Amino acid sequence: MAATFKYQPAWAIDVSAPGSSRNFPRFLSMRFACNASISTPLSISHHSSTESTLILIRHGESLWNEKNLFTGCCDVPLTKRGVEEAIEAGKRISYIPVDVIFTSALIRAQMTAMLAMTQHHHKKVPIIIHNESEEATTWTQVYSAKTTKQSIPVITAWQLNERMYGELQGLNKQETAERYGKEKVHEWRRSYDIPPPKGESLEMCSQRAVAYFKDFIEPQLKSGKHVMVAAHGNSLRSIIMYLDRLTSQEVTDLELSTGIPLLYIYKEGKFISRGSPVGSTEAGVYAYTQSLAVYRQELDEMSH
Ligand SMILES: O=C(O)[C@H](O)COP(=O)(O)O
Repeated sequence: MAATFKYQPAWAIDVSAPGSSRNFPRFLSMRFACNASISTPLSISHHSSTESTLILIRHGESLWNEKNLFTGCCDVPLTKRGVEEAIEAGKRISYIPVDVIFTSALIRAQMTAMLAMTQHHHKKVPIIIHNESEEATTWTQVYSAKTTKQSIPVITAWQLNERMYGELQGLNKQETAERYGKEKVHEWRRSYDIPPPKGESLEMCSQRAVAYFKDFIEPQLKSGKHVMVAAHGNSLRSIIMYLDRLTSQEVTDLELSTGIPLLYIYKEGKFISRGSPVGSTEAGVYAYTQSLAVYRQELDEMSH
């Protein structure tokens, strides 16, 4: 049997990243039974770019969104409409580079990430990374450098889960507003520091979601990797509050629709919001930066 060796693929996180000593599962030490040197097929990816792209997507409509129930950390799947939203989101980002995907531990976000990537023009295969144990890491080995080059690692992290809605989980939002009053329920849903009964406030949610973003996602962007984050209404609101430097007052007005991708350009340590990509047919996305235009051109050339 060919000797196997531990190989840190090009997308491996920088273990010296701050916070990486946290209790975080070992990251992406994929092993190959071959002598592999991985180079990226497109010149723009990784270290050659002076900027990175960050795509944020709230999951498509879930079965409890459809029933207007508080969901929080309950793990429910997408509706048919949510599946269509995820596919539509994929069309809108199909020419924007993605080197690594972060999502939550909940199926509605993971489904959204995987469905969106079915539309991407580079046709790479997103692979959920399992390194929750030594055995999980061993049993999920990839034994082909070529296959690895055609893959995108998908990292699932509970820190990106939706805010935990406590005793509201499973309750109907309309009935809850009738019972406790519209103002009180709006306060629980949109304020920064007022938690629902036995649940997380947005502030508490951001203490895990933004910490994770800073410790594990931002270093990827810093190293020139292009990142997609598929998560939830409130875990993303807390991250956008950080990216856009919103005040606790401003964030109460921030609403995210299901399945609508948001694009940021990360450059010289700063995040520049570029709104929602309107789709590959719109030249506008590529006017955002010269790198995106080059990437689009290279993808088109590769497909001919
Ligand atoms: O958890 C939920 O119920 C939804 O995903 C988000 O709910 P919210 O819009 O009430 O915060």
